[in-house]
This record gives sequence, structure tokens and C-alpha cells, in this order.
Amino acid sequence: MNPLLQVDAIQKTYTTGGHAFNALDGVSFTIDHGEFVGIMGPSGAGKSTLLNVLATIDTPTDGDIFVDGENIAKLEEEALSDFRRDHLGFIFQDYNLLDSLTVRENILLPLAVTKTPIDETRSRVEALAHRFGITAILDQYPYQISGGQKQRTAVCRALISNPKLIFADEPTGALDSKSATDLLQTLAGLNEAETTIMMVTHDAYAASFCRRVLYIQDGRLSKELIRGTTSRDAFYQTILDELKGGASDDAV
Ligand SMILES: Nc1ncnc2c1ncn2[C@@H]1O[C@H](COP(=O)(O)OP(=O)(O)OP(=O)(O)O)[C@@H](O)[C@H]1O
Repeated sequence: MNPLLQVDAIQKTYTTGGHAFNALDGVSFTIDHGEFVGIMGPSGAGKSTLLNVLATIDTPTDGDIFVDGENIAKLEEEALSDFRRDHLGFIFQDYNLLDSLTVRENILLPLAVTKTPIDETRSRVEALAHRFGITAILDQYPYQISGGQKQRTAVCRALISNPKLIFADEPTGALDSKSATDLLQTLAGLNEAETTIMMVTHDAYAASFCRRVLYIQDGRLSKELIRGTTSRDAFYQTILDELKGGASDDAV
């Protein structure tokens, strides 16, 4: 089977004041169907740039990005926004919920512009809310619920269109440690149910829930860690050791 995501020699150059800067400098990797991959690296390494380019929020200067064989780096804007809506899910640090909409309306928002029948929309929202324990707050507004509940709402919104791939950008960054652990267990559970997830994080604990961690430094991949059959605790220690030792020593 083809990889779900194939990233080929991605380059992203920013030009400011006549000076060109390579935020991504020839990044290549693949993610298979059903993987849970973490992206780590120091501040300024290029993690958000990579996520934005893969999530079709930004375009690469050069290189190709195949999702299930389709080259999304070459799609025009209209086709890109259809692709984004139909195949990708997003979870952000600051939840990105709309304050004027209820939890239910926030969750179904990605389907609002599709032709999904109303009964199906309703039953999908209810099934997801039940699965993530937020049925009781479906008619409340974001300002009435906790950070953990907001993030679970965001997870439901990310899943409502049955996306092929979920991108999470520091999803635990604004959560207390219990809510963060709940969310990470939720993501790990989703992944066990075969949802493919790519998560950018600074946090070794969050990364330890992944099956594989890619390090990025100065716009290049510098290291890959694979959890294999070790426990999450052991993988956490491996990631911490790697961070202490400097993740850039070995080229991938
Ligand atoms: N729009 C832009 N114009 C110019 N330079 C940019 C732009 N966006 C990002 N950069 C630069 O590209 C580099 C990578 O930034 P990026 O935000 O991807 O890093 P990061 O690894 O996500 O950092 P952090 O962990 O702090 O969020 C940085 O040096 C940043 O200053």
C-alpha cells in the first residue's frame, strides 16, 4: 500500500528585506496509514512551517506532498480548500472554536458547507459527543466550558468529516496536566482505532504517546525515534535522553 503522506524534498523559503531564509530545507519523509507521528525540535526549527505546508494552509516553495497519491503541492486554491475540508482534520493549541456558536454547532461546522443530510450530521455529532464524553455540554457555548472540554470539542470537530489525516499543533499546550493526559490518551485511542495523526509538540511527555517521533532542526530532519514494543514510560525516557544529548547529531 502507498504511504498516506509522502513528503518529497520540501523547501520553504521566506524572503524578507531582500534576504532569503530557508525555513524548510529539503524535508522528506513518509507517514503510513494508521501511524501516530510526533514532530519535535527547538523553537524556530520549522515545525509550524512544516505543519502549515502539509495542512495546505501554506504552500511550499519547492517539493511535492502526496496524500494517498494525490500531489497537493500542485493543487489550485479552490481544489486545495475542498481537499482540506474533505480529507484533513485539525486540532490547535488554542482550540479555534467560534465563541458565538454552541459546542454542537462548532462540531458540525466542517459539514455545514457540504451536502451532508441533516439527519446524518445530527447523528454523527451525537455519536462523537458520546464517544468523547461531552453530550451534556452540546448546547453550551465555549466560554461556559473548561479547556479540556474545549479541546474535546475540537477533537470532535476534527473527526466529523472522517478525515484521512489529523494534524495537531501543540494540542496540549493550553491544558492542565490532567486534561493534557486525557487528551493524549484520547489521541492514542483514536490512533488505535486506525486514525492517522501527525502532532507537533515541544513536550517529551506528549511525544511519548506517539509511535514515532521525527526531530527537525534548522529546517531539516535530524533524527527519528521509533517506539516499537517499548512502554510509553520507556519511550518518554528515550525522548528525554535524546533531548539532553542533542537531537541533531545523527542525520536521518
Ligand atoms: N512568515 C514568515 N516570514 C519570515 N520568516 C518566517 C515566517 N514564518 C516563520 N518564519 C521563520 O521560519 C523559521 C521557522 O519558524 P517556525 O514557526 O516554523 O518554527 P517552529 O519550529 O514552529 O518554532 P516554535 O516552536 O517557536 O513555534 C523561524 O526562523 C521563523 O522566524
